[in-house]
Amino acid sequence: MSEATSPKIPVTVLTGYLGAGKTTLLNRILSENHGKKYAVIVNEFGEIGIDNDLIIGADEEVFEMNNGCICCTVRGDLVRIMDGLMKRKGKFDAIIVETTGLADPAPVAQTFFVDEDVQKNARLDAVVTVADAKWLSDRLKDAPEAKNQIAFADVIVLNKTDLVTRPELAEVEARIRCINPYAKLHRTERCSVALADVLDRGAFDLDRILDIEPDFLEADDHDHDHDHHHHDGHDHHHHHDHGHGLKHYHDEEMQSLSLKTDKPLDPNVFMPWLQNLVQMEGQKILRSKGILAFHDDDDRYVFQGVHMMLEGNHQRKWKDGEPRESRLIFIGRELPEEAIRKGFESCIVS
Ligand SMILES: Nc1nc2c(ncn2[C@@H]2O[C@H](COP(=O)(O)OP(=O)(O)OP(=O)(O)O)[C@@H](O)[C@H]2O)c(=O)[nH]1
Repeated sequence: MSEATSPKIPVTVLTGYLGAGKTTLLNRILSENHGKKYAVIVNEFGEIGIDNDLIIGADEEVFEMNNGCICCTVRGDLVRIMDGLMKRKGKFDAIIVETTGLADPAPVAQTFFVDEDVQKNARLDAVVTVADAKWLSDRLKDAPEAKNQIAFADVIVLNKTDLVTRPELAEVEARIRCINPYAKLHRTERCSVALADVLDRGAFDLDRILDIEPDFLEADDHDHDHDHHHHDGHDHHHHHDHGHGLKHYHDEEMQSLSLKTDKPLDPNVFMPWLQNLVQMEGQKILRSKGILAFHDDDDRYVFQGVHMMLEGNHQRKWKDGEPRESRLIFIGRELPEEAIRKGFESCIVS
């Protein structure tokens, strides 16, 4: 068969709920001395691409898709990017697709089976799901995407073990096992897994997926538990910005709020404001992150928040010619948008 002469490129789909550690895992993979060349496709919820900037690794080519959720409207984009990559076959050893925390992995995985061109050249190697040991149990109650990400996983990276007690960890693991007894599971801190445990697994099991979603191989993406009839490509920006219109497994109430300024921020005002904001609203703000330009500071500052927990550090110097702008995103339900906007503005040095 021709496959022997021209092997299909393995594709790893990296999924997991908001803030679970997908980018952490991706960076770990990319910065390891693997001698391979990966193409990375990232998809974010929110109109400002931030993840793209947080991925380290000099050699990788990163393709961004910020126009919506990968599992819905952006699937066309995924097919297009894949087609482009296939034309340059031989330049990549593997492809990694990082989905948004709000993506249902089923339609993403499906792309590799129902799109003819993609299918000819690429094979889905495994769905790797990063699970947040601290928050997953809560999300399994209120976020159907989180459950589906676990159900579809071939490999589960049960991350943030440092934030829970042993009994809590056993409990969340038991919950995962109720949903998916098959996946290989690794308990990790900071997604510390061996590369071989997540890449080139040959683990995707179509039969198992057909048990979960019998319509998985139906080419028409308006079936298989989807409910896409309210939005087409032309108006999804609107839906997307306000978190509406993402159907089926999507959380209709999930919103994203993006803020941007090219004026410097005062760190002495910004930091206490942000800390206070996530402290007060951390139940609603599931995820926050940003790249910041502080007044009188030659380094970019990056912060990451998951609920009320915040981390931040100076990442690197601003490059010559790089616009010194601050970009932030908040993702959550019932976001106090006006208060956040006003608070943010008060941090700007005028
Ligand atoms: N305490 C702790 N924090 C972690 C661990 N792994 C990742 N984090 C932190 O969790 C935050 C989110 O990690 P990311 O890797 O950005 O998560 P993500 O899944 O890519 O997030 P989204 O793309 O926004 O959905 C960051 O602040 C990480 O530093 C861990 O094992 N323990």
